[in-house]
Amino acid sequence: MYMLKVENSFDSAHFLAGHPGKCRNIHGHSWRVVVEIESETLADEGEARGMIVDFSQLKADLKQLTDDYDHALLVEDGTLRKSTLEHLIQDGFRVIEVPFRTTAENFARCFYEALTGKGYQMTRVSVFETPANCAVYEGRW
Ligand SMILES: Nc1nc2c(c(=O)[nH]1)N=C([C@H](O)[C@H](O)COP(=O)(O)OP(=O)(O)OP(=O)(O)O)CN2
Ligand SMILES: [Zn+2]
Repeated sequence: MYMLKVENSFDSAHFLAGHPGKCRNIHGHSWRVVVEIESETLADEGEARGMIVDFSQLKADLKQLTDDYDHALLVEDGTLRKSTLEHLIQDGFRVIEVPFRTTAENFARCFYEALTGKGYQMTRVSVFETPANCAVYEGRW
């Protein structure tokens, strides 16, 4: 089995509604996203000969996804009042609502599924909230 591993990061703010500790407050992370893909075979002709896929292609596809979340306030649907959201947006803040609690686990799955949708055969996605905190999603179930 061949495998490739690339990474990118995004810097954003979030909060965990219902968290009993400090994480219920708005705070920021440099989320580091490490993506691993796999293949039994390599391209046998063309520009990608001898590769699963060109690193630059995989990095560009990952960057497109991480850029979507970069320098934003990431909000789980339903955890801020509509009027609060509207005021933030009216005041020029970039707010992105997502249909999941904004944990590292859920972001790992989100990136895994988005890259699967782009045609990659995924092994795993690891999302680091801090250098010491990492969640991993593998789609083996
Ligand atoms: N399983 C998970 N637990 C927590 C997540 C998560 O995504 N998955 N996220 C958080 C918060 O986002 C929090 O910002 C990070 O947690 P924490 O380790 O408490 O933060 P610090 O790195 O600042 O840790 P200190 O030891 O307090 O410095 C919480 N849990
Ligand atoms: Zn956090």
